[in-house]
Amino acid sequence: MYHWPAVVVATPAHSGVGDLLSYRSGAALAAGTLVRVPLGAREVLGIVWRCDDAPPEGLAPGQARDVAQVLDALPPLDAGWRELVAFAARYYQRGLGEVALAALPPPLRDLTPEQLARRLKRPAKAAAAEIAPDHERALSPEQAGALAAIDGATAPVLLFGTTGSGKTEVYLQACAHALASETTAQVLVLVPEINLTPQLEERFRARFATVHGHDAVVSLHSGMTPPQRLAAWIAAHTGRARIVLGTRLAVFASLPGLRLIVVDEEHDPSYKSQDGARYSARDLAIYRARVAGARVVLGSATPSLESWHASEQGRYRRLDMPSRIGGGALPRLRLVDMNHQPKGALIAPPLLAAMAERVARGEQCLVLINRRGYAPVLACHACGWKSGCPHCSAYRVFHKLDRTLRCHHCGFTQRVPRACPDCGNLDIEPIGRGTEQVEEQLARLLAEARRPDGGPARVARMDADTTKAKGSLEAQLAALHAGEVDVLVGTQMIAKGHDFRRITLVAAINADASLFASDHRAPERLFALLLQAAGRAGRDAAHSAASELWVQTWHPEHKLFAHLRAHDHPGFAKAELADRQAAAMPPFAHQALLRADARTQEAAQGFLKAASRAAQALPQREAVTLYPAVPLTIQRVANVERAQLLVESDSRAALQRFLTAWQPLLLQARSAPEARGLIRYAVDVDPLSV
Ligand SMILES: Nc1ncnc2c1ncn2[C@@H]1O[C@H](COP(=O)(O)OP(=O)(O)OP(=O)(O)O)[C@@H](O)[C@H]1O
Ligand SMILES: [Zn+2]
Repeated sequence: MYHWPAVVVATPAHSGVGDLLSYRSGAALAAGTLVRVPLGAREVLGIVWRCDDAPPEGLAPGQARDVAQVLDALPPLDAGWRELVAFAARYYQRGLGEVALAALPPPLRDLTPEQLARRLKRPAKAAAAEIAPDHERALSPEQAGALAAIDGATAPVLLFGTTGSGKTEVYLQACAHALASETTAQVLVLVPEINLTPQLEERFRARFATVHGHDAVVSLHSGMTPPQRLAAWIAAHTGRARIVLGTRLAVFASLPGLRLIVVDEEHDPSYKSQDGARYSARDLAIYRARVAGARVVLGSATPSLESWHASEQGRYRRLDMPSRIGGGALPRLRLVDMNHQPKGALIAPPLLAAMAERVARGEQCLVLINRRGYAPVLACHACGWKSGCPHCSAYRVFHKLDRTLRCHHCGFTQRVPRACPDCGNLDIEPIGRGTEQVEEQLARLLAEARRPDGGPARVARMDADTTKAKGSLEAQLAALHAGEVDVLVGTQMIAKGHDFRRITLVAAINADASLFASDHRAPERLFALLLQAAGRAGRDAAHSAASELWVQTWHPEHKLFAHLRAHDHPGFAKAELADRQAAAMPPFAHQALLRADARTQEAAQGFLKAASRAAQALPQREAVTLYPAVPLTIQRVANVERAQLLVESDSRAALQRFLTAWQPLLLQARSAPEARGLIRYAVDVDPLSV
């Protein structure tokens, strides 16, 4: 007698092929079993979703194809995992096969059962180096209160702990409790960008790998090699790994013993995927914890407005840790009104003096600027030429160190021209500032400053350009921790999560652009960035009294600064949520974007218009607002024209029903005459920027 497993395979999105394909098998296969099945002329990896006793209706005898191989060396993927990927596919409007197979480590796709069995037998690699064990610390009263509340929580927890309040120690001890609850218990710890916090990974290893075995803590992120990812995934799937520490993709790790999920820096935008299934790992973590009956803790000093709102409504349980470990003060805000500074000053004189003072005391400064490169544009004042990218509607950035013009959108790079390409004028000049220029100028402006040992101030830079090489970021962070740098200039990566001990001054030198951006999330982002950046200063209580956050602005009266001065995230959140409510913006409304990429802007918008027209006939149309198609702010990237259409509803469920009903019509709109030239389209549910 035959069995008829329905198997999920990776079919391309919108291919029209169903998600579940029926095969024939001599043996009954448990749901979640990994198999290799024929698909067209190929043989592909699939996941058994269910197994029927009778062939599917309408299948002619002789049409059935057999399951080629069963990867039975691996236990099946459990029901919780399957429910998670099914939900993610549904909610983010993607194919089940696409989401489910993308959630598995890539090398699994090509392994035969024999290769896999061998892989599983291979003993885990011995630990590279002996790690000194890290012992639990005696908790502060606030930490102890938070930990007890987490242990007893039935709802998701929002751990609202100021910068330097010791959230990490709470996570560590909550993990220890979860692991102690059952011998098979597992914990998932999500972090925004694993490379940015090598310290955190070390702490988890030192605390747990020294107790539970060196493969009890594994990482999972996109920077790992495929074999490393496979090994970590298998360790998690088979229960050998007790703690998985990873970036957003790790939310899909197979964790049969999952008891606790921690989402550190939950406000970070990198939890939202920007391609494929555009999922939010933070939101999926909440869903996953519910399905698994696990606890979930979202932690941040600057919670997202979504999470804050949920905690106000009582859907999340908020725990406050307002004090810094050691009782240190938070940095004092110093606003520099640029209207009263010398014209063209990059760094206002009082700020410069304050920095020189820190250098003289052997303290460190961080200088934050949101652009890398030397200058965002190179221009000719004679004819008006600007360093536009021929392939994008954006300027190429001037990088002085290697004398290039580089497009940060498509990567197109050329040598800097000697003269204006249009008029031959030799006098072409940079406009605006980037990290390279700030580093160069600060070195010059601080030339007179002396360290306590009499040496000159050491200025360094940290951004995507200086941290490209493997290990360079770790090396630069180590140099800063070791006190080999006095002033560090960098992009927002220097503001994230680091536990620096000797920083007493943080400066944001051109934050204004975000004050008046059209994106409704811009103020939230800026406020979080500035508070997080400030949080890098004064972490050592001994130096905290003199720690300062300097912000150069042309708009010192802006209301955001009043909340910043008071380190008042609750006040800021309250005001911002009131604005959002008045404007019917998320989290008071729910949004999705239909995005289109095409050879021409007409085609991109043509597709969106056809899709919009088709939607009018849907009964679910009533509950949503469809906005007109518009080009993206950066309309063309790498010669692809981009446009989008916003869909909004005050009910999440109604928006979901509409999107599901709309999907098949999108497939048809593709072939509308005005969509000729369309390259691809995608739905982005809960987009981060519109
Ligand atoms: N109970 C404790 N006793 C002594 N030191 C502690 C304790 N808890 C935490 N610390 C130390 O306090 C410092 C700040 O803690 P941590 O880095 O966890 O802060 P955080 O809340 O994560 O801040 P941020 O949001 O800025 O990342 C660290 O150096 C940590 O080792
Ligand atoms: Zn370009």
